[in-house]
Amino acid sequence: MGDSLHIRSEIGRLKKVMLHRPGREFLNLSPDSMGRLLFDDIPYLAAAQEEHDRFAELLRENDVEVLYLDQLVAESIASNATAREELLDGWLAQSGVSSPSVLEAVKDRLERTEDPLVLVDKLIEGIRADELELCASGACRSLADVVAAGGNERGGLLIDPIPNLYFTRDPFSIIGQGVSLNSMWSVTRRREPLFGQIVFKHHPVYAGAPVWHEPGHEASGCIEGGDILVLGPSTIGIGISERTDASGIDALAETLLWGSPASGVDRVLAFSIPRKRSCMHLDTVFTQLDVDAFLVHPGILETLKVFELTRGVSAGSTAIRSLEGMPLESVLADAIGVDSVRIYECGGGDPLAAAREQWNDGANTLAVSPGKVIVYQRNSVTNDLLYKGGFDLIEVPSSELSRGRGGPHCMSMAFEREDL
Ligand SMILES: NC(=O)NCCC[C@H](N)C(=O)O
Repeated sequence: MGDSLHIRSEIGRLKKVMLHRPGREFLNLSPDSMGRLLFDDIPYLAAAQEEHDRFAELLRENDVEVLYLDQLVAESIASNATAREELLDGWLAQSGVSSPSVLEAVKDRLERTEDPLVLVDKLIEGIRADELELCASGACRSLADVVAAGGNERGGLLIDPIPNLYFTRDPFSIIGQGVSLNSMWSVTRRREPLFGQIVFKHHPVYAGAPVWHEPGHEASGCIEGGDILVLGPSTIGIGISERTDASGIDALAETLLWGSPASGVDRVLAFSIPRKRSCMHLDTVFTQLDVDAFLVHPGILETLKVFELTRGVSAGSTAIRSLEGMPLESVLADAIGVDSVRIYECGGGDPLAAAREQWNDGANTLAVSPGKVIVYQRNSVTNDLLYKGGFDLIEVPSSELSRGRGGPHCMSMAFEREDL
């Protein structure tokens, strides 16, 4: 237990990855709810599943073992009543329903679902107001109960779905042999780390890994996994972004630099990127392709600022140095210990293509080994540039998956990579 995680780079041969196949949660998206659920459109479920299955198949064809989040959670609660109770209570506490009698009635219904996988998928799917007929069964004792049970305030939903869970990169991050259970920026995504908490606390194989960060500290800062890049065994990069703030980075850096057991991390590089939806996370604008090559959205370069965090002189303190004025190439070459790096720009120098393709995650690639990367098929300008650069590309169809605003890197949580 606890020795099954191993991530010391972004590009070492990928051995094991965790995904979530989009499910019925997409059917609970509507024009009324999609804004608060961080979608710009409603994907067509059958096509999204087909594309996602192709993504998983391509990973397997490249000798990557594919795990599914709902199955890991189901395995964690299957023979563990405490884990099942923790999952249900945690989910209900963040359900957005304030009426205790409605919550009690929902819990009662869910407790009757015996099959662990069916239960987990139901929690992800959300609950429509017309599904349970709570008032007819006597659960409504006040006007507040009637309104809550009717879903009037949520466009017909009693409890929101969790449609962003297919972006497994964000709610938890494997760094070294441990995991950061992240403090999410948005109300809707704050429900996701719970699934990781259950797995890393109770799963027969994955419980017991060191935990670098626990959720629930949003008051002292947010941190999302899309902002975390493992640049090397002792260096990680974290975006200061729309989703991750400086306090969140301070909190994680303190444990990584000073915590016990040791994480192996000596240096955290914080990259300040524009705080807007199109840029969202560091991995939306910046991913590693090879030992000495990165793909970057040119829209971040003008305002990019980099800070270096290392151990300070006194125990528990952090030394902070601004790397302002140092070219990005030099920052990265130094971070990964090579003489120089190649930087490829999303959109291949065409500003319109860069904006369009970055919006559809053209810069969000997933390396299965150095120089061999999974990309969205639709970003042809960027992909052509990478082909010309000699990279081996694995193209995933992406008409529907891209509507959630995340690409191959966002849709995968690497559990195990070979060291370089
Ligand atoms: N790492 C990533 O960039 N993940 C994509 C997250 C997309 C999701 N709709 C969100 O807004 O959080």
